[in-house]
Amino acid sequence: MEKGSINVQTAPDVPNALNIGMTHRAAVQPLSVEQVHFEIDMCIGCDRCMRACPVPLSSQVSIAELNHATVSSEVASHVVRFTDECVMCGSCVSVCPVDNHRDLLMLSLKQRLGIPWDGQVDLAHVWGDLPEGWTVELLLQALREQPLFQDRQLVPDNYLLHFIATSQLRILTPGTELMREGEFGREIFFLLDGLCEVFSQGTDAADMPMAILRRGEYVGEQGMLTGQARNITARVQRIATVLVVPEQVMQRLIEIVPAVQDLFEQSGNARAVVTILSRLDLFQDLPQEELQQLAGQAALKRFDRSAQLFSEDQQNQPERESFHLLLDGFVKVARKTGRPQPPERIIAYRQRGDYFAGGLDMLGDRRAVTVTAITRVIVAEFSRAQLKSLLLRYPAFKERLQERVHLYQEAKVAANSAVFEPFDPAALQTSVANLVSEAEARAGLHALVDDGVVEGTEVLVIDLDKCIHCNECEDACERRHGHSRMNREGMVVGNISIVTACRQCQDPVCLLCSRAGIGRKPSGEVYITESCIGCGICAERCPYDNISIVPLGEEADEAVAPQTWQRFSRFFSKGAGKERGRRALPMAQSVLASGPLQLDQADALSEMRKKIAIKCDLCAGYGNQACVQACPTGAAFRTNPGSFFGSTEDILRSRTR
Ligand SMILES: Nc1ncnc2c1ncn2[C@@H]1O[C@@H]2COP(=O)(O)O[C@H]2[C@H]1O
Repeated sequence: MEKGSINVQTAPDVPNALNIGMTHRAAVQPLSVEQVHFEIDMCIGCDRCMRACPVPLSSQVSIAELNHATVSSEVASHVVRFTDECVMCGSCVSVCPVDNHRDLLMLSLKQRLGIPWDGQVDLAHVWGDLPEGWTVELLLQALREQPLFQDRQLVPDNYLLHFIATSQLRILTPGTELMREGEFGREIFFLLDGLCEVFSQGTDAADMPMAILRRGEYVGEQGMLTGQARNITARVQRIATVLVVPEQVMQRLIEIVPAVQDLFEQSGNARAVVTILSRLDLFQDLPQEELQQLAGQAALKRFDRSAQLFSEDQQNQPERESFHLLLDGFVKVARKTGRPQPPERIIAYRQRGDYFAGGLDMLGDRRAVTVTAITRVIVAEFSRAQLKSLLLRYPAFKERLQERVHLYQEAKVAANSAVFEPFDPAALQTSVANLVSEAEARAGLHALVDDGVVEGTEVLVIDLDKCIHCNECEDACERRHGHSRMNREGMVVGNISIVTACRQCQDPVCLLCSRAGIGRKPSGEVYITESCIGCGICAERCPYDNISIVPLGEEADEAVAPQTWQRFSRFFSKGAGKERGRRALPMAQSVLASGPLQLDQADALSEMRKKIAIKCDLCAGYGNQACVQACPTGAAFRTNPGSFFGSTEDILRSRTR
């Protein structure tokens, strides 16, 4: 390894360096210079932090080198790289015998070294792969035609060179599909030359042309920003040169230059609204120009899980007559009971296409409600004037809106029935058996929603009437993958047990990995990639505890996972019996190679990897699912929660009958 060093003369003013790769620790505060020196003085050099560190390169850096770099102006180049690769997972903190905050010491080093993209760019492989007629200068020029990159002060050439070096340039022939509606993907495609047509499947399944894209435009930002399936199909119309940018590269640019995100959202939001509106029954038949105008004026708001969109406590807020349309996600509509138990009464669940007049439940009784995001949610807000103008000019639109309100008012009867009402102890005396089952049903059904089961695209369930508790499902999983990725005991609703295993969420928050260690196939399976280092950030993000971290090498059971990559592959494919691994490592290649956006480290990483995340990926790469295949009574099966339990509204309504 090259051991040259760079000289860090002064502490540069790099506020952004604090944010890079840090969305999981947004509130972190750096140490003061005195605290840094104090902690370095305290360090006894035992090396436990480096041994606990999941970053493969940590095995090449000694604690003495790291301490020296942290308090001096000399930083060896391999320490620079290690500092860049540190993901701030905090694994080093709990093992420190003197309670040092090694993660914060790393943060101070990151801050001093500045933004990694300021450094030299290795363009060797770019030159090697350049299509005929293209030079790096031409590439830069073509990228500058993108509105996102027009400001050289914000996005200097060097950042764009890093951007190019970590992306892929492709020449695509007419007819090639860049993306297909309904498939999952998080790359972004920058059109440098040629033409692309985008269309959506209309309500009658016919192609609905949406736009023709030309050089200077891009597609794919919505998949990246929302995690949802692609909302249109994009196909090359005239031979096209496209820069395919992996999500992590785009995220890094956004972290370094936050203004890029604003531009990205502004231009992306309007077309997202058009696309979503043109699919909603309510807006059918409205001309495209009308939708475009509406979208241009809409204010878009994003809410994280558990955030409140409206609350009954906000008197007349938001403005009662503004129209709030749920563009994406899933919310819970509730009203406070004023009692300690239960504190709220759930009125309904609402999803994409549903709407509110300000903070009122327009679809129920038009009174104020508390609305909480169950998944990440996007809301478009339109003014009363905008809506009124549509109602006046489009009688069919008005009629549909009225029909919808009517429909929901009917549903209100169900909403007031036992499933939603607070538990009534007086009634218990009249019919114990019935009420207990009502209470159970209520608890179970709300749990289905609150526990995010309805968010899954594939849920493993066990029919308890058929299950003989032989544990074959878990054993088969362990035989195939070396470690069981499921726990058959999970939430029980009626006679169904919802197994603790990844549900391949519609909006998987685990996917925000700066190393591309977790990915999603176009068909929706979320899988651990060969770039995973087992830092545990995805496991922390998973709201359902469905990702585990297993140590490899010395820490792991020698028989299971000895030290090298070759043994690591065995770890994943070891087995016995019919599920024995037949194929190579069941981790697909990510677009990026291993490491944080470095293209040349795959082999080195394989040798040095210390830990790995494991999760159910529906047995990607196998012809069947081990758990389902192994069940002797057919009790275990995979299902789409929407089709199995019905939509959330259906579930809740049907149980009231
Ligand atoms: N109305 C539209 N006009 C042009 N492009 C669109 C429109 N709607 C969506 N897109 C783009 O098509 C992409 C499909 O994949 P994404 O949903 O990731 O992101 C989407 C946008 O980039």
